[in-house]
Amino acid sequence: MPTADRETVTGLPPGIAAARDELTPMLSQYADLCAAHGDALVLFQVGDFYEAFCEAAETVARVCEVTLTERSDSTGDYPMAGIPIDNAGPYLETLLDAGYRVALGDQVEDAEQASGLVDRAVTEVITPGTVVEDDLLDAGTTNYVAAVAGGDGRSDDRTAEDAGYDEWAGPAGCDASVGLAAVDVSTGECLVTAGDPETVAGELDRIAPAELIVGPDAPAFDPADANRGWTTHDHDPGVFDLRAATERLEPYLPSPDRRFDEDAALRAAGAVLAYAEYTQGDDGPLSYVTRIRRYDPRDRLRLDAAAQRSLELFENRGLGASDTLFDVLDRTNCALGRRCLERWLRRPLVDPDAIAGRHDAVEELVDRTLVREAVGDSLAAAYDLERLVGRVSRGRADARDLRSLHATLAVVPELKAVLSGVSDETDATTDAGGADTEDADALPQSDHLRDLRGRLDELEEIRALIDSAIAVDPPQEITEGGVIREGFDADLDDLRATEREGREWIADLEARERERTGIDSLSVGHTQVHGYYIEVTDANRDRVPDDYRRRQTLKNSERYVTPELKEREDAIVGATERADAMEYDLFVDVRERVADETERIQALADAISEIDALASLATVAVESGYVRPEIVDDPDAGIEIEGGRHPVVERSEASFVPNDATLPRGSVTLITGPNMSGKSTYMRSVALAVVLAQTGSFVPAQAAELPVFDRLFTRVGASDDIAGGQSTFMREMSELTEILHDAGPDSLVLLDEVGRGTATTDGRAIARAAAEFVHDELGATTLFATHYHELTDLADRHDRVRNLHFAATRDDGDVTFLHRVVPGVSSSSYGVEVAELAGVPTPVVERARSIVAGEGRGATDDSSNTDADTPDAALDEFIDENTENVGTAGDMSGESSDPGGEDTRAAEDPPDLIADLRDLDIARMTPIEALNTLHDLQSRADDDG
Ligand SMILES: Nc1ncnc2c1ncn2[C@@H]1O[C@H](COP(=O)(O)OP(=O)(O)OP(=O)(O)O)[C@@H](O)[C@H]1O
Repeated sequence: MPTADRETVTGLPPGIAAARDELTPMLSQYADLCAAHGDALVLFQVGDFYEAFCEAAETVARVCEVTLTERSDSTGDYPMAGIPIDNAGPYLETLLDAGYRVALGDQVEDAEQASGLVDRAVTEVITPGTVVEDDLLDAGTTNYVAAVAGGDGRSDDRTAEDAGYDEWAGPAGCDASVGLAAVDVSTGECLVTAGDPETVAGELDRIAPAELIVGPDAPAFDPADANRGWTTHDHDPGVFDLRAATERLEPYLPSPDRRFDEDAALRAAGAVLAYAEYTQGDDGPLSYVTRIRRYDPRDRLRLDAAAQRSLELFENRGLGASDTLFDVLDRTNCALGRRCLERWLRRPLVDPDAIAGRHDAVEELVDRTLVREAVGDSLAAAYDLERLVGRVSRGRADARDLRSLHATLAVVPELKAVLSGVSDETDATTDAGGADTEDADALPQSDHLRDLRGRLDELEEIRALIDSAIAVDPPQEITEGGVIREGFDADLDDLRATEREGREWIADLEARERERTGIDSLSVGHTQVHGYYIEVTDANRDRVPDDYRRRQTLKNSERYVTPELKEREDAIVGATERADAMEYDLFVDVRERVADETERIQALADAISEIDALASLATVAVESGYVRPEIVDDPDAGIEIEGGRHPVVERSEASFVPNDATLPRGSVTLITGPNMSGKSTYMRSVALAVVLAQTGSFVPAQAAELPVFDRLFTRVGASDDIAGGQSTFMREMSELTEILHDAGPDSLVLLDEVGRGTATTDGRAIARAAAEFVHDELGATTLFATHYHELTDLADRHDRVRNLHFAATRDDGDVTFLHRVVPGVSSSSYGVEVAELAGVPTPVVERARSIVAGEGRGATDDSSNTDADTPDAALDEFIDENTENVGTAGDMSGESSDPGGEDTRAAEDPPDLIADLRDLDIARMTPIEALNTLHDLQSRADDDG
């Protein structure tokens, strides 16, 4: 989403460009770096600051809220703004949040050693999708940059095995035409897939990259959720070229052209890696991107952005409880586990065996309390291995990082022992030793857990190497000594010994010289400029021995050196410098040796992350009373939930009422009931049970039998989706269109108040037609909450349509919601009572009651609805009538299908009333707001009349 403003300040600022021929060498260097990074804001190191000049300075000053100053030199005055390098993090984050890409033009030679202008180069381009700095990234999250490439599908007779696909179902003949690749540069995770534009759009929403690079021939993709949107821009189109992409991929994946069945996927992968390399300073392949995972989106439960959003998986929409499903599930102990759990929840499984594998593992951890708790305790000491190994491979890790890596590796033997049940009281006698002493009975019963335990590579050599090489509590700087442990390198120890002996010799010098000279006030000291000296006061100057050489004269004393002191000093300085340099070399060598094991460390990280995610699911299951769902692998199986609960709402509702759900496969269940009675909560509980079960989690219920769904669609009512900022009727209809096109027998569909965003007659008609279509044509298992009671007669005419409703009781005019679902049709809306509960002024409530009681008698247009005579149906009628009048008079929605209903009264109404009517946005109003507004308008009409 580059803006015009951003375009002018990335690359070469116009003010610098205009003066280019006369710039000083330093600004000329700045201009060169800017020109070479046209898509970034260049921050240029000058001493301890990163500076920007001219228009770029104005931007930095404005965005980062720093002072705009001026640099004056012989060629002119240039606006300048800078941020301190020591504390650059928060400023860089602000620039990234504002959508900028920032190129760091660092001094790449020691300013003191440089003859003339210090050499500078862009060492890193920091972009929203490729940041690697820990302080710019949230812990335990993923941060992707993605690329999309267009292109025709290529089908040939290679098998998936030839192509080396891990998960690809075999694309031969499929209509894939867009390639998508995403990399998390901080961890090295790389995902590649291909599909039709709609599938890729869904995947993009699921991956939610921070940044998207669009190939020259790729369709435009806009994020479905503006809040989680990505920055889109065009990078050098050359990186999408098939040949360039193939060459780029070769270091990562031998013979890439044989590995990708889709050119578009290959081109997207090559492009995204080219971009990632570019942002990391163009130093060649990223050695820690070791596994390029190609996958078929059809191998996961497809959960698009609308579904993720309306089910509040990761984001709370401010409706009711404040947590998300992820918050509820996240009892992980380390960043690795958290990231894994998020990945799982974004892509629930569809393979019943894989689901069962996770359920078995969770069940075992549920049953073995001590093991589960001990796993948690061990993992709490684990650092973010994925990001650590990324830094090690990039050559950015410091000694503290290596120590963190060591501390994490140290967890592994303990974790293995714990998983063998060694810490389990029942198995307390089992030997904690190596594989040969393992008791097979003590190993996890679950295949998945056993496999994960087997993948816990202890990496003993690496652990031993780090432990022997790196100081236990090393400093952050790696160039100033103190990082290598004593005993690791004999030459280094010799140098440090020389240094130490020299210092000891000097420490003893004062006493020795006092004795030799008999001068009690003689002292030995050190200054940065003159080095070591022996100081003698003027009164004792005649007692100074012959070998003292004068070094410095002070007011009342003289400073000397002796040849031996000089020699010792040189030895100390020489040894210190050589030792520091040697330590740096040794450190880099150790870091490279660790980097050589990147793949093994990443594989270990994978295993740890899954164990943590499973343990988290088990902890939640135990603490929140979830049960293992039975997965029924039968295409005709429906949903059977006994005592199901909403995992998030139950946390804030002290007395949550569990409900059953029996939904035969392909059935359409219409749910009616008063406002606030629990319809939406119920529908979401069912969908969340499906999502949880397919993620591998237990579910909040007493018992559950669930089939495996392949897609989940949600369409929630306009007023429920205002937070998304897209609650127009148009959006509602386009989401409905998507469902009606794509849902099938293996889909679960939630429709919440479809049609509410327009005039009642139209809305009701659309809702009815959609329900019929879902039932007759799609065969999708569907839950449909509606206030259109007239729809419930569908059950009389269609086999698989059923009615459920939420009951409420009225006692002395007070309404109590039971939150219990029961078969059949709701007999009342209780709209007036809800209005009263919500604090609508008493006159309005009373007036509404009298209208309901007095005016509403008569049949609705659906004569089958026997509720029509009830007072509540009369209220419905009243609201309907009045809403229709409003809709036709002002035709705000433009959707009215009732031209004949054009109200002549409109012409006679006072003009300000008409204007106010026109301004109403009915699609965004709740019934209560509508009632209030109506009352207001009516009073004004009465007054005017
Ligand atoms: N089973 C339940 N047990 C206890 N409280 C519940 C239950 N279901 C819902 N609630 C409470 O009722 C509130 C309203 O629920 P919900 O939004 O599902 O109602 P609704 O029928 O969909 O309302 P509307 O028709 O106005 O959209 C929830 O925020 C929750 O606090």
